[in-house]
Amino acid sequence: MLSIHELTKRRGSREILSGLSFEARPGRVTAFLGPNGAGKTSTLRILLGLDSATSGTALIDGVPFARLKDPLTKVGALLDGSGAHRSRTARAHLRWIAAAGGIPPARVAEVLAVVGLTDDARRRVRSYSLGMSRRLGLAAALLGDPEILVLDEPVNGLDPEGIRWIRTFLRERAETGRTVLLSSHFLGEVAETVDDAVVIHQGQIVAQGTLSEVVGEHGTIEDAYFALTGAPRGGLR
Ligand SMILES: Nc1ncnc2c1ncn2[C@@H]1O[C@H](COP(=O)(O)OP(=O)(O)OP(=O)(O)O)[C@@H](O)[C@H]1O
Repeated sequence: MLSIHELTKRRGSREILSGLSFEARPGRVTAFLGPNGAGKTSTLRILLGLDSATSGTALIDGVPFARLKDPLTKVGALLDGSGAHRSRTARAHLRWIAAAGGIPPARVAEVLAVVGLTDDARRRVRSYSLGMSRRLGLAAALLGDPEILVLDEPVNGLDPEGIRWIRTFLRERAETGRTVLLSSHFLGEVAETVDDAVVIHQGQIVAQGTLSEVVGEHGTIEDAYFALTGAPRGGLR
């Protein structure tokens, strides 16, 4: 369970997150939706212990990320890119993370297979496409077979086959009782994948609930999103 409570973040004189509260629950895919600059990445970075809150809390099963006893098996995260050094191979990158996290090296081949990178595992990351880098980042997030996945824009850079694959994959994770929180501004993908939605605009939550509660009388998640955020339609697909 992910629990964000009254989370506020100031940068200089600007408040970029203003009293956010929401949860992402086990067995469900929760979408964190909002236009560019709304505060999605900032929230996820605080949740993952990469930045501090000005006030409020962001907890993983009741504790901050830094206090997790076994972080790789509790939460897997994908932020921008793959996180790999460009001169390393995918396999070497994953082996290094596995070794650091006390995960058996055999798990590396398993996660490479899950994300469809087995045949490219010995290539250097510098030769990877954007979509392959995202798959590698996801492989790293899966190394500990975590209970919780936190993914920032996971469909970014994926081709249609990759998008379909991740959609199915995330549903399967949720159906086995795991928690999935993903940020997105690709609304078409969200509608078919998620159970719950949280919409953020200018650092404030403007709607949250089950997907059907958030869609409400708007008809579609896309109509709801534009009505709630006032985002220009040309800026999204
Ligand atoms: N390191 C930083 N220093 C100053 N301001 C920042 C920093 N990181 C983010 N911001 C600002 O905080 C606000 C929220 O940014 P954030 O990246 O969290 O948004 P986002 O919803 O993830 O957007 P995107 O979809 O573009 O990634 C923006 O106004 C951004 O300019």
